[in-house]
Amino acid sequence: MRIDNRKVGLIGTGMVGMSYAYSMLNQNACEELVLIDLDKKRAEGEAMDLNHGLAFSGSHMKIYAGEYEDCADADIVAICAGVAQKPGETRLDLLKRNREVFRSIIEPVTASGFSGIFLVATNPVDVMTRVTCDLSGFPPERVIGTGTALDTARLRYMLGETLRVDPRNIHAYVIGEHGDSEFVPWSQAMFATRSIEEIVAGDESPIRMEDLERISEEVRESAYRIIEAKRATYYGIGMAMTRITRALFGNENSVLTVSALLNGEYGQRGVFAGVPCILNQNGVRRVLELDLTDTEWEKLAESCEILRESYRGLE
Ligand SMILES: NC(=O)C1=CN([C@@H]2O[C@H](COP(=O)(O)OP(=O)(O)OC[C@H]3O[C@@H](n4cnc5c(N)ncnc54)[C@H](O)[C@@H]3O)[C@@H](O)[C@H]2O)C=CC1
Ligand SMILES: CC(=O)C(=O)O
Repeated sequence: MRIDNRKVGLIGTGMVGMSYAYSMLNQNACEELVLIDLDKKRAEGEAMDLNHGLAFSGSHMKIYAGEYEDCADADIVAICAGVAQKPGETRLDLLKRNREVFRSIIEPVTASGFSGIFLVATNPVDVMTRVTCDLSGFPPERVIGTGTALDTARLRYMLGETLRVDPRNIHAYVIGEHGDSEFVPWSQAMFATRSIEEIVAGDESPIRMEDLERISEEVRESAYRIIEAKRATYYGIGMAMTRITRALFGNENSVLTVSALLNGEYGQRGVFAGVPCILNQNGVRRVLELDLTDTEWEKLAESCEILRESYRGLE
């Protein structure tokens, strides 16, 4: 991965794709960004719109609408193309339609000679990440889904609000499917160096374990509530994608809950799911194994089984 001319190929210039692009521009997170969409006119319009904001940013980013061949020398190809949920639909309802979309994308991207890292946001993201790995033939450490990165950010925000502390000092994760079977392993949640379970058990605590369960429910329901209110969610995921991109470009070795291939970790094999991973310029350096309780271990196994079944449904 180069650090002198960091290049991203962005496929899908809809709400999610352009929120990512806008956030990348504002954080000056790469030098070159090529926008690709089935709707070429839209990609061209988006490139013009972003370029017209460049003079107000500290960035010299090169932004243009392009073709799949432009991915040849990209370091990251981010995929946000496909259909999104309508009110009442689950993420898994989108699977077959988005697999067809991915067939039309992954083949020309790999044919371009692209040899970087895939970053997938399209839903259902865990299964679409597995589909990307299959179709591209890339090593799994270079195929990353956004997984539960956004859910984890939602959790930290809500916990921060409830405990009235800075979310950046909260170390807690949402793991499993980015979807209805995701969950929070509370045994692993910390505020600074203190266990959140211990904090809520204390006599002085303003909140109890039931409040934590309500928060994890609210995190799980967030996408449904936002889609009901404004038809789609996009700013949060755009920022989550930028955070992941920065961890890769910066060779940060940061821990983020992305969708990665489990290869024996948590007793699971051959499934992509949201788990804390160390990310650096080579992609997923390592999946971190949390010290889960028996119940949390079972919940993760159930969530992985749902993802396996959905994938089998494609065959
Ligand atoms: N992973 C996550 O946490 C989140 C994922 N999403 C997902 O992101 C995806 C995109 O959502 P939105 O941007 O809201 O949808 P959108 O409808 O605004 O944009 C989709 C874009 O994909 C393009 N497209 C469709 N088929 C294509 C193809 N074959 N080749 C190239 N481009 C193609 C469309 O022209 C459109 O510009 C959805 O699957 C959605 O569920 C949304 C929010 C959060
Ligand atoms: C739509 C979606 O996946 C989310 O906002 O979590």
